Amino acid sequence: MNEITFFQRFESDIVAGRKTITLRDASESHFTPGQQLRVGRYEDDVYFCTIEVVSVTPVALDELTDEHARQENMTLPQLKEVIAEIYPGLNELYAIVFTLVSKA
Ligand SMILES: CC(=O)Nc1cc[nH]c(=O)n1
Repeated sequence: MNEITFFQRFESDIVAGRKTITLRDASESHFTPGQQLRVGRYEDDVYFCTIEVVSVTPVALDELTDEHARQENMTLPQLKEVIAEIYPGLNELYAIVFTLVSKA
């Protein structure tokens, strides 16, 4: 069973190591550093890799920086647009930094 999902459009960046962070709402803030997570695609829940959580840090939408965007393999305006689409109206986010452990 997968423990976290990502939209399919992010899969190639994650398995290539270009995306090393995910911004989530409070419902996914319970992960802990060192925890290894099976990762599936949101659309079909097909497993595609395992990641290890490095850190989970609260961050407000208006505190996001170019460094967060770099870790998402996006520009800061792109990142803010993506987050506003996924979590409309939400300001309180959690930055989950991760490393790639293995691919499917
Ligand atoms: C499925 C899902 O919520 N995926 C997300 C959400 C925020 N960031 C991200 O990389 N992926």
